[in-house]
Amino acid sequence: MNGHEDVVFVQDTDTGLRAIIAVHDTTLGPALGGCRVWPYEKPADALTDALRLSRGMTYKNSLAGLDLGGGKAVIIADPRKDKTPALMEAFGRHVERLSGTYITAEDVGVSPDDMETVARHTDHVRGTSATGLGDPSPYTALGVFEGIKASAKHVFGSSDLDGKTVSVQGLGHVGYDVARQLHAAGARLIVSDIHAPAVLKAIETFGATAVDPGEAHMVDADIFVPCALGAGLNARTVPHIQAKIVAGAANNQLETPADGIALRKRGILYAPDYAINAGGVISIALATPEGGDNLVRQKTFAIGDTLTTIFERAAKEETTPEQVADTMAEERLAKAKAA
Ligand SMILES: NC(=O)C1=CN([C@@H]2O[C@H](COP(=O)(O)OP(=O)(O)OC[C@H]3O[C@@H](n4cnc5c(N)ncnc54)[C@H](O)[C@@H]3O)[C@@H](O)[C@H]2O)C=CC1
Ligand SMILES: O=C(O)CCC(=O)C(=O)O
Repeated sequence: MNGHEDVVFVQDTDTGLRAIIAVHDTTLGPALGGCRVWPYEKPADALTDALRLSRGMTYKNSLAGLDLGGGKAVIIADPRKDKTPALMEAFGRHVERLSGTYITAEDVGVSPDDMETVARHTDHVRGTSATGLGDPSPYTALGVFEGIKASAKHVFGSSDLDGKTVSVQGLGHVGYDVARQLHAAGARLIVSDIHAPAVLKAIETFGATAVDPGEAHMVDADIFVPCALGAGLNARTVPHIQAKIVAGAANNQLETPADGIALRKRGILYAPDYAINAGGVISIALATPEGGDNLVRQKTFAIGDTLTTIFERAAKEETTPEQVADTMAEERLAKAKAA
């Protein structure tokens, strides 16, 4: 199981809650990672997602220099139909049982209001106004925007996005805010989402062009920004990507390491997902009930510099950016383990 420390299967018959809480590694501190609500077809798909997402959080928190380990929770439910306060309260009770080994927050299908509900039953929750700056998504979006600019500088020689065509896949809490910043910077937007109202809003507000979500990667664009679910970069999609850069918020974008190698072979720069999307967890880790917005913004802006370091090292070592990011994260973990 990729070296996980603990994987808990949760069932609550009163509310119908079925969830998995995966604690990957607590070397650097308690395992922090959001909770995803998604209607997985099979329980095995939920387990795979929980294991991959929690491992990603260990690497994300390590690379971002945070004193936090990696964990993640998934609830098997449709966020638009099945998510009730009772369900989220039951989840909160199960988080509490882990006594702080796992700290939860928002992820796909979960809003700040849901986390307020979870917080009725456990203190091991972040991303609420009582624990800090509230919704982490705007900080994630800020970091992704900085990461896109750093990627553009590396590939095009300038971070100016005016006139660039950008395909944004997924217009949720993070994707919509990234689209807003891209529009403000003068980029031409191509957008897609399985939720039609979000697409209509982006067309009306940003003058965006819409495409089918399954075609977002293959449109004629300079930059592809995946902000939906994971594994979108795979053997079926990579050969069709037109963009020179892939830089987005989605966790676990590469289905397998081979897909990152395929991107490099095609001359496409990939911004490692857990490096570019760390703004949210930075906001969660560094904010206090009194605030901390300035420090969080400063650290989130630094995501651009981290990516530049990663890109330059990858070019020098003739490897992929994600290989460099993994090495950097693992070096810090090894040092902490040895101490
Ligand atoms: N919210 C945060 O602060 C962070 C989010 N992330 C990652 O960023 C991604 C987006 O997260 P959020 O915006 O918070 O989630 P969200 O639930 O607010 O939005 C996800 C959006 O993707 C859409 N979507 C789902 N499947 C799709 C598909 N096949 N094609 C196109 N659109 C699709 C949904 O309809 C929804 O609008 C996720 O992968 C999440 O794990 C990563 C770091 C932090
Ligand atoms: O920013 C968040 O939503 C919490 C951290 C997390 O789960 C993530 O970065 O994927």
